[in-house]
Amino acid sequence: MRTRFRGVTSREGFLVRGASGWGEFSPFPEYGPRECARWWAACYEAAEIGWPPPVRDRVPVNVTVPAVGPDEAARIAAEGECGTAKVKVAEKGQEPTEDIARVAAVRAAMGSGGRVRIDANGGWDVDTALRMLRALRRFDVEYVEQPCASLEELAQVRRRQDVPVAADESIRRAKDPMAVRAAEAADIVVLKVQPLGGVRAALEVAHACGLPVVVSSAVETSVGLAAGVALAAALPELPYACGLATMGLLTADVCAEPLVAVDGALAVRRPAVDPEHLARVEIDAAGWRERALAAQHAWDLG
Ligand SMILES: O=C(O)CCC(=O)C1=CC=C[C@@H](O)[C@@H]1C(=O)O
Ligand SMILES: [Mg+2]
Repeated sequence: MRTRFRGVTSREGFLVRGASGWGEFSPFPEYGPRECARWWAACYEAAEIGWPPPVRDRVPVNVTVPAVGPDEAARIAAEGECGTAKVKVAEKGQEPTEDIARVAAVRAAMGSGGRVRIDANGGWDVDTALRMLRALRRFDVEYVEQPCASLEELAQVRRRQDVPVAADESIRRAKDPMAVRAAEAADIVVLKVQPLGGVRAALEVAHACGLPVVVSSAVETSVGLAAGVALAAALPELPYACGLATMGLLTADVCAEPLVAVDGALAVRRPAVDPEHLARVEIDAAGWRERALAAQHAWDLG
């Protein structure tokens, strides 16, 4: 990866080719077989079944700004050439002043017409979230993604201030993704294809939650990103830019024509894996084959 993101500095995955095309199984290292079961189901759907038809041919996307210094954050936002930027905040080991400086720099880079959202990955308690949202008020935050870890904390933040709240981890790592609606914990739901078990499974969650949806990636190659684009393209409504411009976080891809944003959007397409690009990044697949088999076994057990 170009820079540390989500606690990793390199990204690995397992690519599977089937009757429908290529699928990507790339759960993060710490997930065990049970949690990886849905990640496997998403890969199997892509490789063997395929996806529902699109209702649009372009998907607006946001640029993703990792927890970097203000100058680098401004550069990433400007170079992203998107109308929306998502800024990582509440990074472990960093100070609130670093978040404020990063958001200020991104707001300046995006101009007053740009949209700036933040993602705390559940890193704040309610009082800290309220204090930070007050401190960031002047930067006109579009929404705050997962300010706190639990549903009731999200509901409290939502009741006690007016920046819209988006649920991410509360959806993708929850036993019951629909609990968000019952808890009135969010204004927006963030959906990722692999953690939710595929495009069809994610569409069901979107329908059941009955809230506006943002599709975001799990920092995949263009193979996995294509599934995220397929989900975003199949949703009836798409009121927000999607977090699918993460190819910019990676130093290489397995496709000759990677899924990268043009004029702030991704074209709805399924790039082919290019043998030469694949060969440049290929690693020994034995460990991943075992991990995929364990995940498939967990999926079959239900
Ligand atoms: O939403 C985006 O802009 C890009 C995707 C993204 O932010 C994430 C991808 C994978 C894991 C997380 O760290 C993070 C997220 O919380 O949404
Ligand atoms: Mg998030």
